Amino acid sequence: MKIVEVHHPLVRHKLGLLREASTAPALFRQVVGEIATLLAYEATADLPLDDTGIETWAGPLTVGRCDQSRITLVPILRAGLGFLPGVQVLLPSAPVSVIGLRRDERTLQPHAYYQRFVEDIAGRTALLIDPMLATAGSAIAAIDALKAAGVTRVKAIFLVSAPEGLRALEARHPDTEVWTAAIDERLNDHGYILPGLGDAGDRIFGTPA
Ligand SMILES: O=P(O)(O)OC[C@H]1O[C@H](OP(=O)(O)OP(=O)(O)O)[C@H](O)[C@@H]1O
Ligand SMILES: O=c1cc[nH]c(=O)[nH]1
Ligand SMILES: [Mg+2]
Repeated sequence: MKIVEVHHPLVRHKLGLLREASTAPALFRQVVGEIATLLAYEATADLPLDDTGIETWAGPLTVGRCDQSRITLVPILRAGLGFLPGVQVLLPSAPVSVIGLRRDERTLQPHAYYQRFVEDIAGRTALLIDPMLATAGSAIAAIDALKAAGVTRVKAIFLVSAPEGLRALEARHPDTEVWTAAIDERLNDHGYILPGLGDAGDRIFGTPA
């Protein structure tokens, strides 16, 4: 499985701000969005371009155009919504498909509660976005659903990933390509990433754990 840990100094600086427990939801959301843009920039480096003829002030010219209608952005609710605007900065025309998954904090199994994919999703490249990859149960369930709907390529962007989750994702969907700002140390006994960020959804939405 392709795994890229993005070491850009701005990503590392901003991730450090998120790691501070005192960072309040407003700043947390802003910085999550900024990192999402930087990770999306890396993850889209190999998107194909179509040669398109245009008229410039100095005459005709062939330029490269990225056809965003061949992509779909897929935030995993809820925390993935915090990532979405930062990715849309770069891909404003890509249609959005949504999947709602909530991890049962006792069993750590994901429970699906909502799914609405763009109708012609088959054959698209999906950009899966979620701040946290812990056990990978949620990401695997999302990719299962995307492939069942005909998606042919999945690029996934996670703010923080656990080694355990990356191994589990590779075992189930080795063709996934992953970009992450950090591969952290491990999961704790409750399935939380150490050092991680705590509960990303709660920190984005200002809800109690
Ligand atoms: O890799 P996993 O072990 O499945 O854990 C990661 C998932 O947990 C969090 O969501 P959560 O279930 O807390 O829902 P929320 O986004 O609504 O807070 C996170 O945003 C991921 O979706
Ligand atoms: O560390 C973790 C694990 C799952 N979900 C989170 O929000 N944080
Ligand atoms: Mg979730």
